[in-house]
Amino acid sequence: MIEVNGLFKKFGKNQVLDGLDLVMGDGGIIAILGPNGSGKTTLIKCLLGMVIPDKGTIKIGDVPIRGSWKYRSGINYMPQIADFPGNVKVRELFDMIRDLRQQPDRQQELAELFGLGPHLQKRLSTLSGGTKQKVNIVLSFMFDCPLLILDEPTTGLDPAALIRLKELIREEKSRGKTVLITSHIMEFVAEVADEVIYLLEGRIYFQGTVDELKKKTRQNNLEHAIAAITATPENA
Ligand SMILES: Nc1ncnc2c1ncn2[C@@H]1O[C@H](COP(=O)(O)OP(=O)(O)OP(=O)(O)O)[C@@H](O)[C@H]1O
Repeated sequence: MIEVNGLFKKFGKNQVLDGLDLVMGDGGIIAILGPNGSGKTTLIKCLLGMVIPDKGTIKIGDVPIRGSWKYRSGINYMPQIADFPGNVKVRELFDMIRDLRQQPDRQQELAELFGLGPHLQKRLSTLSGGTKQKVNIVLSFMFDCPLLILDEPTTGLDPAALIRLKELIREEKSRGKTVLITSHIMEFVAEVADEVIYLLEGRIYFQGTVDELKKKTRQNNLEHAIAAITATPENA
């Protein structure tokens, strides 16, 4: 379980998280949604200990994360923009990460699944955006972890890769994992998410299933439901 209580984070005068409270149960696919700049990545980085909140507490699996780092070995994280060292080859990057983690991995199987074979000897700076994203996916799914955090995982993917990504996410769910995803692609969210969390003005504006959100906003489609939730605050 992830428990966030009274989380505040300000960058300069910009109050990004404003007393955010949130509880997420174990298992299933949870989509964290919200407009650009609403604080989704900031919240994720707080969970990972990469951003230190000004105030508030976070517990993952009943353990407060402040001052702790061990819990991070139980999280696979896929950043929104993977800042790979350009002169390193794909194969070298996979080997480096494997050496660091010292855990059994699915790198070979996943690299094959995403057709990365012909790219393994290429330097990362020479890859297309979509191919870089496939490398990012392999790195995020290659180790067995109870919690996966995927920040905009669909960026740049072709339809075949997108189908494989959705299958991988569902597979992780079927193994009892918790998968947190941010995305602006509502079709993707509607297809995979069990639960939706909508962030607005530094707090949780809505938390529930896609169907609950549609019902509440009297919309048949998630994109319209999201548009309606911000237009009519009484829906919150
Ligand atoms: N390190 C930082 N220094 C200053 N401002 C920051 C920093 N990180 C984030 N911000 C600001 O915090 C706000 C929230 O950013 P964040 O990346 O969390 O939003 P987001 O909801 O993930 O947005 P998007 O949908 O565009 O990815 C933005 O106004 C952003 O400019």
